[in-house]
Amino acid sequence: MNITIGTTNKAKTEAVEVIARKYFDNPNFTYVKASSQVSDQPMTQEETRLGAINRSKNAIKETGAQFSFGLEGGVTEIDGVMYVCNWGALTVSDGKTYTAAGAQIILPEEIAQEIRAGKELGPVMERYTQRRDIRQGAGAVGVFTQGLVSRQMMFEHIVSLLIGQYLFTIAHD
Ligand SMILES: O=P(O)(O)OP(=O)(O)OP(=O)(O)OC[C@H]1O[C@@H](n2cnc3c(O)ncnc32)[C@H](O)[C@@H]1O
Ligand SMILES: [Mg+2]
Repeated sequence: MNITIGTTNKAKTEAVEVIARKYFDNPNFTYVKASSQVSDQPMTQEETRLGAINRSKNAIKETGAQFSFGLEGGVTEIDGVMYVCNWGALTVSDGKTYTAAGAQIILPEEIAQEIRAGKELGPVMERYTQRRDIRQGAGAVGVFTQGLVSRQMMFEHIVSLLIGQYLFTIAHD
């Protein structure tokens, strides 16, 4: 079973591996830095979702795997409050693409202001926490939930939603 993941970010690759191992026999994982074809800092749900879809489609084109996962993070605003938002896509070699979204939490206003000014959350988080590579580990979600929910855990939930929808479809075909 060949499974490709459209990134090398650890929080995402570990999430796919942990969940896919539960439901697929002998999975063999490959990673490609697939293009999301959206901005580095997606600013809406629509853009973030599209980034996930593009990553999974571009990665499957490159590798010819049976299953391809694209995971994308972004931000969204509701009533002037900025939330991190996360989307995932699973493209299957038959051409079907499944999508699902994950948890959303509020970003502190001082961080939201920097994002609105055009900065990317990754470097902003590194400055805020004085730690490097947060995005591959706890992520903003881990930092602002006091470690209760890591970025990997959040992506694991999305991957479960994607694989679950695929399993539902093949069970009812
Ligand atoms: O290598 P890739 O796969 O691109 O991994 P990435 O960490 O850059 O991740 P994304 O491009 O998917 O998304 C960046 C977005 O992820 C969200 N995010 C959440 N926690 C983050 C963190 O600690 N650092 C950076 N981005 C984070 C945030 O909404 C950013 O806009
Ligand atoms: Mg990125």
